[in-house]
Amino acid sequence: MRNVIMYAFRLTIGKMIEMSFLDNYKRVVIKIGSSTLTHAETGSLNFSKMERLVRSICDYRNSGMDVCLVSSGAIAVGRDVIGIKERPSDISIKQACAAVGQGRLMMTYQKLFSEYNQNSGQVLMTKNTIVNPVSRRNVMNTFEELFDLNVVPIVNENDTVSTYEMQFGDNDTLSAIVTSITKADLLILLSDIDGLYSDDPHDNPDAKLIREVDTLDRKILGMAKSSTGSDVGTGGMATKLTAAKIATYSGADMIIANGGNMGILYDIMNDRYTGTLFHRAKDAEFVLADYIQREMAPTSTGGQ
Ligand SMILES: Nc1ncnc2c1ncn2[C@@H]1O[C@H](COP(=O)(O)OP(=O)(O)O)[C@@H](O)[C@H]1O
Ligand SMILES: N[C@@H](CCC(=O)OP(=O)(O)O)C(=O)O
Repeated sequence: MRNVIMYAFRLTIGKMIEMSFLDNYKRVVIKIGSSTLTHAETGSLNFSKMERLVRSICDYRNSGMDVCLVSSGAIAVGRDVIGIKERPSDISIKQACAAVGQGRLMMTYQKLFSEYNQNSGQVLMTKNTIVNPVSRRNVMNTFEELFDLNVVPIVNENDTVSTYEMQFGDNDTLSAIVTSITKADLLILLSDIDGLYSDDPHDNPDAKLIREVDTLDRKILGMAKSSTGSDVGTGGMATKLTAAKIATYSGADMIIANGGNMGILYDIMNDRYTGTLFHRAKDAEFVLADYIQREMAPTSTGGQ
């Protein structure tokens, strides 16, 4: 009898743990950075990490959530394929690398997703896609349709056509905008670091991990530096806090966690992760269109 009670207890607790994440979140955007997707020594794709990322996403899907992946890596992968050792500063070289790398990335993702019978589709965006209300509406419809059709959208900036004036430049901001327009309730940024520290831990060994952020006040914003931890990362922690503003004001929670170990997505699912949780803003009156008007100078030319 005791065993039966223990079993029922464990089952209930197990279900509660399993359910806690599902109860809170129905649609999640996961962003993975170039440094997490590639081997630091060579810049080549890290297939085993990609495999575990894809498997976790399929598990999230199987547990009833809509999932959207925002994947960086086009430039880093293109660089590796073409054989460019130094980080390029010339925009046309970056664009050429992205043209090669984006195809390689999608080929790999689609192969991996197909192993789990999961369809995936590519959505490439520029700042103009968001600034222009017509193309913004179009991309919103596309996302909704993809979710309805049980497809995992894989998003990146359309680096091959975005010129300096019309680029997001970093996928942290892009992923937060995707969170806002898809009305997702959680954004997970997988980085090369455990979360937001009181200072860049690569420069300051005394920096402490901040576990939870309720309000994005000056003190918090002042902690983030734009220094990056790798040869392929863009934006550092500064762009992640910009993302936190957009996501939390849009009504989503946001987590920064270390993608070094892909098991982190299961830990997040079970509420047992190490990282920084930014709580959604209460009573925020955030209108994405207003934010775009204010923060993103409209441009008249360019691809959508
Ligand atoms: N306050 C901070 N807390 C944590 N990391 C910080 C902070 N300020 C700057 N950083 C840097 O941000 C890096 C992560 O951003 P980035 O290199 O762009 O990686 P990703 O590819 O994950 O986007 C860290 O490795 C770290 O060097
Ligand atoms: N769109 C670019 C990535 C830009 C970016 O934000 O990179 P990262 O800091 O690695 O997330 C690419 O695919 O190479």
